[in-house]
Amino acid sequence: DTAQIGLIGLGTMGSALALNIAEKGFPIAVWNRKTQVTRDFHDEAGELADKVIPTETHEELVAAIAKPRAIILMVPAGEPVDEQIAKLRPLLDADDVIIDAGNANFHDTNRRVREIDDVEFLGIGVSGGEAGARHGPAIMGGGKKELWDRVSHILEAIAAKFEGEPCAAWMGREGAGHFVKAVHNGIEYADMQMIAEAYGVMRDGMKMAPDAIGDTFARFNEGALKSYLIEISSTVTKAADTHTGQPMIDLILDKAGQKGTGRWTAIEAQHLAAPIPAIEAAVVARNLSSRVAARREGEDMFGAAPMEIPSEMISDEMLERALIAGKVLCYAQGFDMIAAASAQFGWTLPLPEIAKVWREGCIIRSAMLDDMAAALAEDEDRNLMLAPAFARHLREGHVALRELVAIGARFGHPMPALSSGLSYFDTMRTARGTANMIQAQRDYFGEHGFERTDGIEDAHGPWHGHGV
Ligand SMILES: O=C(O)[C@H](O)[C@@H](O)[C@H](O)[C@H](O)COP(=O)(O)O
Repeated sequence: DTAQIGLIGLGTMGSALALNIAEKGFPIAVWNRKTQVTRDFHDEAGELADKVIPTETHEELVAAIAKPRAIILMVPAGEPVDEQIAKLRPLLDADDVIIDAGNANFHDTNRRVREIDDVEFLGIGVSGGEAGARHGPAIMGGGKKELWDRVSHILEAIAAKFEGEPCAAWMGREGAGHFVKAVHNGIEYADMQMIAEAYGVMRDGMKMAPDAIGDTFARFNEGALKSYLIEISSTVTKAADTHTGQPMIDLILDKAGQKGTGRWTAIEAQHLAAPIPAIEAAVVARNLSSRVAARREGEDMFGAAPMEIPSEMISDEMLERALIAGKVLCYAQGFDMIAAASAQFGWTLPLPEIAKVWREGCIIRSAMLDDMAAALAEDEDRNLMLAPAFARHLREGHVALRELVAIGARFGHPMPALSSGLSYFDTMRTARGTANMIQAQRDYFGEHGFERTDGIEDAHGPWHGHGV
């Protein structure tokens, strides 16, 4: 059998993706740095083994694939990708395509697309973790459209399906696919952080046991919050540790890891001047969580912050409404950032299509994303929070969010993502804000000038010449 596609990197995601591709009927040639891993992978492929061609050199890999070739890289972002590209380039023809499917920084993908001139290159964002890669991820393509069209029959076949429609689409040129994936992860961070903040209120404020908290998330998963993240939050909260039998969640150190995509999104948002406070707050919360010793010192010094909340002041319903409002606000920020990047990078990022691709397979998949796709299809230039369906969620939920954030402040429950979501909402519904004070201060100490509201052509205040 000649392979229709190749794959390098049989780690968690790579091996799952390769089995998915083989299962969909596409013979695939595979290579891994450690040859034993390739052999074991083939041995363990079971009934799919006849669709898997194990290779032990790059030459063997390339020779096993039908022309024009396509080779997927599923290796850690950064140097390992450049290393594999350098190994493959001398072996490939000009119309062969290398597809980086890892979590690359889109700036690297932009660079690679521009630099690599002797073979073709695509950068695709793949979301859904191991289970998604194995049974149907969401795929966000970036690079030349004609290259995407050449391999889309395979990528659409392996992708998750929403009502039969593949969750795989071309996003735009160059690093557009990896950019959209990074923003997906930024939203994922914020969504997870808001759920963690609600978990904190139930654990420390409402003194609920993990099982009861898990039941509450399970109930939330029957409503507007229905999503993969709420579903797994219920599962992990109810899980018992196999070693001790205790609730697993209570044995996990509260120090969040991160591999970079959230940070990149926060940094890029600043470059784009795109306001994504809930996503940035989620990245900062992970950084803060890693200050384990300092937090313990702070608790010793000041006493533990989170206090019990009088039961009459808080309810599941308030938490649910607040989470719905928070979710709408953090997705509105994410899509607004994508629109800003589309304009500034000269990409035509298809916002409605992006929401559709995120409806299934990816980590942020949820019922609400189908409504978001419809709202963005109606008007993708409008901030999502102004779309009728989401404005309704906000009208119904902003009071609960406000009360929850106020209770959090009063009883010492940190809510960086939910509270910055609330501030974003209040700022975005304030026609006359307070930046005029900033402009006055800047003009006073730096003669930076300002625009007047009355159209008089004088950009400076009466303090001109004052200041420093
Ligand atoms: O969409 C996905 O499938 C996940 O987001 C995936 O890309 C991965 O699990 C990231 O590593 C998570 O990011 P952190 O490791 O930074 O939490």
